[in-house]
Amino acid sequence: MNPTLEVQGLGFSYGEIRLFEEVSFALHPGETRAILGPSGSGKTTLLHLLAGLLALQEGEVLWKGERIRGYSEGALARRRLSYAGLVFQHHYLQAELTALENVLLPGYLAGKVDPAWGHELLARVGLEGRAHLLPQALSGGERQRVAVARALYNRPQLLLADEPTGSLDRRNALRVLELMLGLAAQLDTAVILATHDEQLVAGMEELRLGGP
Ligand SMILES: Nc1ncnc2c1ncn2[C@@H]1O[C@H](COP(=O)(O)OP(=O)(O)OP(=O)(O)O)[C@@H](O)[C@H]1O
Repeated sequence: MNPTLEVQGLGFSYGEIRLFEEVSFALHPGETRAILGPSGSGKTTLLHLLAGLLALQEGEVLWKGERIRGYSEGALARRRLSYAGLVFQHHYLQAELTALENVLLPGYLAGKVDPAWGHELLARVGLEGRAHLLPQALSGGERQRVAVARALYNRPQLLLADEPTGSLDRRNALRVLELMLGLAAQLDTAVILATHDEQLVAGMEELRLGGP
């Protein structure tokens, strides 16, 4: 069976600045990988390449065995809806929508709106009583948990998380991480987590950018 994600000899530069080269790895369903490196080492850039949000320079990215190079932007965006979920340092919830409506948004885009599944996801991240609240009424950790539920709504094969706990205190960071990894494991979703926080991801298989 094809891996969920395969990365072959990826290299990237901004002008004269060489960020990384020869990055290769494969990820199978349910596997996790931490991308570690100091600020500016290219973690966000790598995640954007893997998500098809940035044009490839050197190397190839394969989603379930298919090269994404050559896909039109529109075709890639449609495939991304069911292939990848994204979580960022900032939650990017829609301020005028409730927690539940935010979770259902990817369903509207994919034509699969299922409020029962939205409620179920919110319950699994410990927010069953908060579905009707607007983001402004939620704590930072709760907002991030809604963002995790939203990212997993379409049962993506891959979850890409860029410093998802970067704006949370330690206790909340650990809680969000634990819920995110637990939920992804239940759905057999592979996870890539970019962070500069080595302690947070201790024990996870890792890929290092930017030096030793
Ligand atoms: N559009 C761009 N044009 C030119 N340089 C860029 C662009 N985007 C990012 N860079 C530079 O590329 C380098 C890597 O950026 P990137 O955001 O990928 O790193 P990072 O490891 O995610 O950093 P951080 O942990 O601070 O978010 C940085 O030096 C950044 O200034």
